[in-house]
Amino acid sequence: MKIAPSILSADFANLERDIKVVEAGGADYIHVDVMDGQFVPNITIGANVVSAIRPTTKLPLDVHLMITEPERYVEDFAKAGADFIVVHQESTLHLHRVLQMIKNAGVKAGVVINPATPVSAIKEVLSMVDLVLVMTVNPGFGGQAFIPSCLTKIEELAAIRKECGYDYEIEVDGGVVPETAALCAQAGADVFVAGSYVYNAENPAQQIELLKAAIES
Ligand SMILES: O=C(CO)[C@@H](O)[C@H](O)COP(=O)(O)O
Ligand SMILES: [Co+2]
Repeated sequence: MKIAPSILSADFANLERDIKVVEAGGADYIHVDVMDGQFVPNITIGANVVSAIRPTTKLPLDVHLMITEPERYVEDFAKAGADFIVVHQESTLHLHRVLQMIKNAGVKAGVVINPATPVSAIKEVLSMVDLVLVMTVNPGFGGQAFIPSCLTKIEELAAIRKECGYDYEIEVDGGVVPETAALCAQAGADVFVAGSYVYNAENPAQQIELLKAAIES
């Protein structure tokens, strides 16, 4: 089980401090939410910021691209030091090509589906990805409520992985708190993104501990 704090809820004026705090607190990945104001109704950060935070941590950077036609920026994020580049099925007409571009750049490739997108929409690429991200809220903002109907998609992905011998990680993102993390773990999730639960608290390290305890239980 891995915890990936989302720096979307960190203090953007103190990103280095907020990354180091979760690294010391037992985080496994740093989740970076990239939004373009087109694919989602919010704008966050670009490859320059990924480049700037790269030297601040040894943890893998899990870069979640919420941008239209991500193929235009794969190279930039790879050069910036992303360890995972995760693209939305809904954001491109050429999903297979984008995933291939990510792999050719030497970066782990992930695919993500929105709450309204079924697992069948990514069936053809499951054999080539290192990570599948199941959005458990609609993308665009932190602090939204978990959508329980997404749980069956986690179960489905875990069953396909077992049946076909694939080795992707199953990640969940949105509304992750101890109660919902436990449900996702039960369904078969391996990586838990948490933004507001970790950062909108006095002690982010303690929040990570609480999430881990809930998942293990
Ligand atoms: O990708 C996204 C939002 O689109 C996320 O990674 C959020 O940052 C999760 O925030 P919380 O729901 O955990 O507050
Ligand atoms: Co995200």
